[in-house]
This record gives sequence, structure tokens and C-alpha cells, in this order.
Amino acid sequence: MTETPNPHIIDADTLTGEMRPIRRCVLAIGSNLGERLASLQGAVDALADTPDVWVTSVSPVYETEPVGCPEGADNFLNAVVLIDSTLSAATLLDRALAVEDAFGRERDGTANAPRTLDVDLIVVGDRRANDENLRLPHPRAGERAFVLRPWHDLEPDAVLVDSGPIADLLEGLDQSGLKLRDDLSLEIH
Ligand SMILES: Nc1ncnc2c1ncn2[C@@H]1O[C@H](COP(=O)(O)OP(=O)(O)OP(=O)(O)O)[C@@H](O)[C@H]1O
Ligand SMILES: Nc1nc2c(c(=O)[nH]1)N=C(CO)CN2
Repeated sequence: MTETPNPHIIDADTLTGEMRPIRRCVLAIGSNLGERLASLQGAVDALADTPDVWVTSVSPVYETEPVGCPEGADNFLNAVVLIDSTLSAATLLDRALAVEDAFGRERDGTANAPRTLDVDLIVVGDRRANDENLRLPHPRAGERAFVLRPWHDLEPDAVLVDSGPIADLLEGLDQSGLKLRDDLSLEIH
């Protein structure tokens, strides 16, 4: 006898999924190797294609001097993506790392080595995490003009959890290494 699914029984995953809050998240994307703009656009597209992720806005693109990178590193293109998502922070991190891999990111253990694509979780709602594999808010976000400036373009009144208004943080940072690339832009498809 074949079983007819009982419409009154909701499986645990569906229930959990339905009850998860929608969190507003800020992601920073960067590239200083290969087809930089294509990689950033690929990251936006991959995020938009992710179930339970809604890309709500994408910042202007900045050309930025490398910060803390090995001698001779090339400039980055950097931007910020705002998403709404019901996914957990851990699942979002897994997705971010998978998207980096899909765009040819290689990891040889060198800190801040040139990369085709970097996708960092800056904030996931008001979630705090201090795990080796997941720190939230991103521990270096408050000192990175290449993150705060494009984020500020989208949300001038935003506050970085535990650090304060991003406008105030930006005022204290050297922004001379940032150049707005108004000849380039990222699309939400
Ligand atoms: N908020 C976060 N966003 C992204 N990765 C994180 C975060 N917190 C911890 N990580 C961990 O950092 C690890 C290394 O990331 P990655 O090599 O991209 O660092 P990076 O981008 O070079 O440096 P930085 O972390 O200073 O931006 C990832 O495997 C991930 O587990
Ligand atoms: N300009 C710039 N410098 C960096 C960047 C980046 O995205 N842009 N990312 C780093 C590690 O994530 C280290 N240094």
C-alpha cells in the first residue's frame, strides 16, 4: 500500500525554516587577481541564486590599495552587498567559502595572498560569534575603509555591532587608498 503524505504533519526542517527570522546581513567582496569585476559580479549572482537569500542592494565599486598584503600585491576592487536571509550564519559562511572556491580562490596558507575572490561576512543581523571559523561581526571590519566606505554609501546611518556608527568609524580612517570606480558597476539580476 502506498502512503499518502499527511498534510497535517509538518516535518521539523520545514518548521524550523518557517520560524527562522529574516536577518539583514552585510557582506564585503574583494578581488585583486584575474578578472576582478567579473569575479565580483559572479559573487553577487551566486548569492542571488542561493535559496533563502535575497540580495537587496549592491554598493558602488572601489579600486583600493592593498592593506596588509605581501609586497607588490595588486590593487583590489571592493564592494559591499546587503542581503536578507533566513539562513544561519554558519550556512552563510559555508556558502561564502563555496562561492570563493567556484571563482578559483586558492589558499596556500599565505596571509592576505592575492585572491580572485574574497567574500567576508561583516555582520549577520545582531549575531555575535567568536569561533575560530566564524567571527561576527568581522573582527577587522571597523578598521577597514575598503569595507566601511561602500557600506556607508548604501547605509549612511548604519551601526557596526559593538563598534558604533560606521560614519564615525570612517572619519577616523585614512581613505586616501580608495578610488571610486564610477566607470564600473555591479548589477542585481
Ligand atoms: N566573518 C567571517 N567572514 C568570513 N570568514 C570568516 C569570518 N570569521 C571567520 N572566518 C574564517 O576565516 C577563514 C579565512 O578566511 P580568509 O582566508 O578569506 O581570510 P582573509 O579574507 O584573507 O582575511 P580577513 O579575515 O582578514 O579578511 C575562513 O575559512 C573562515 O572560516
Ligand atoms: N584593499 C584591500 N586590502 C585587503 C583586502 C581587500 O579586500 N582590499 N582584503 C584583505 C583580506 O581579506 C587584506 N587586504
